[in-house]
Amino acid sequence: MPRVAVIGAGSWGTTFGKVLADGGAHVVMWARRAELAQEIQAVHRNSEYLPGVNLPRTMSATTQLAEALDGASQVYLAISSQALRQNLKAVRPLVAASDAPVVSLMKGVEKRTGLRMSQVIEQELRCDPARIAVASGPNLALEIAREQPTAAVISSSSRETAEAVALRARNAYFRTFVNTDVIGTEFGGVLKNLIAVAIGIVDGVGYGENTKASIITRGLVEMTDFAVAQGAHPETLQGLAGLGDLIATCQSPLSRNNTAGRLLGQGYSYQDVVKQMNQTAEGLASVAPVLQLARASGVHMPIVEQVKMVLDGTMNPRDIAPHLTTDDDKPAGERTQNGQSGGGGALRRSLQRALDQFRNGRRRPAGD
Ligand SMILES: NC(=O)C1=CN([C@@H]2O[C@H](COP(=O)(O)OP(=O)(O)OC[C@H]3O[C@@H](n4cnc5c(N)ncnc54)[C@H](O)[C@@H]3O)[C@@H](O)[C@H]2O)C=CC1
Ligand SMILES: O=C(CO)COP(=O)(O)O
Repeated sequence: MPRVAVIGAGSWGTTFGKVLADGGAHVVMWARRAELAQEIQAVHRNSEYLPGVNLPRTMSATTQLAEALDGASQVYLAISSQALRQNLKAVRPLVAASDAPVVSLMKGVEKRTGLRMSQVIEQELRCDPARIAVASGPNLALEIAREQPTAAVISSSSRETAEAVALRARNAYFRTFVNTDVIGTEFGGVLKNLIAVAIGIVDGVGYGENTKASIITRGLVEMTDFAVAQGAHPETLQGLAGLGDLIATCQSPLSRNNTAGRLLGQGYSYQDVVKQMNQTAEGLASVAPVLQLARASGVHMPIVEQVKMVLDGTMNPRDIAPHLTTDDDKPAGERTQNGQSGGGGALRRSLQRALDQFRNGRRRPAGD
């Protein structure tokens, strides 16, 4: 049975461990806290993060990094983005002699540097980028832990690596597609968190579906413009890692970003929200570095700008929606993708991709 390591036993790490184990791997989880490792090891539960979920017997857990990584044919990383770099320093000597793919399951950017998680991995492990992959998509942990059918995308600059990871990370309820657009796939996951915070804010204020649909639609334009300016393919933002995840995160009360936004909309301060959240809401830390990158590349992100103002306490949450749905000066054109209002080409490419997925679906991981 192939052995894989999952570093981080929070809600997503544990759920992904279950996905891998249910797909036929022996999974060794690394948990920071001894009581968590002990519970997974002894009774196959992680009741703090996944209440009511039984974990497979082929999942074990340890607090020793060396034990978790020993003999791992693939390594999955699922801790909060701001803690990744410091943890990789300890991981590096333990994986230096191996060529196992390293897979980021995270959806944040590093606050200090603005780097994506695959870039932090490349820097700290000093490894070939072809060895690094990222997983993303509409993947609310608790739903997947309950084995509800879900799709995800695995991306790597090496298609071979993406396919090897996708073949390992799939099972009867979890289907993985592949692509080679790492930038688009990672930024899709980062940016939808910011739009989900905005949706939470307007939910908390008490606005309804028109407001939310307006923000989701305009949010996707912001996401696409931003990601394309950083080097992503616009199609990726229409796929599972973009639109797919945006829908799931914006409409689910399970989303921590959405929940954090709702508390802000109800009038809690940023500090109160941080105190109340006992799980990672990546969007709160990603807002500032994303806006810095946006400004540096001349991308206009009015929704994300307003989320930042609410977080900073310089805008009343009640004022967020009117600014989004009206124009102060001259009415703007409705760009639907990367500065264009057409979309015939994009539609043709989407149909082609759907056809390809249908043709390849049963043989090997298909393109997203
Ligand atoms: N929960 C979900 O539905 C999904 C989460 N993600 C992403 O997965 C990543 C992890 O999120 P979750 O597991 O949900 O968060 P979580 O809050 O449930 O767990 C975070 C984990 O990171 C660990 N951690 C925090 N600081 C640490 C440090 N300094 N050193 C070592 N470990 C530390 C915690 O002990 C915990 O095990 C995030 O980037 C999130 O965006 C991605 C897809 C779905
Ligand atoms: O990424 C997620 C779903 O795909 C989880 O979203 P939250 O981090 O907001 O809970």
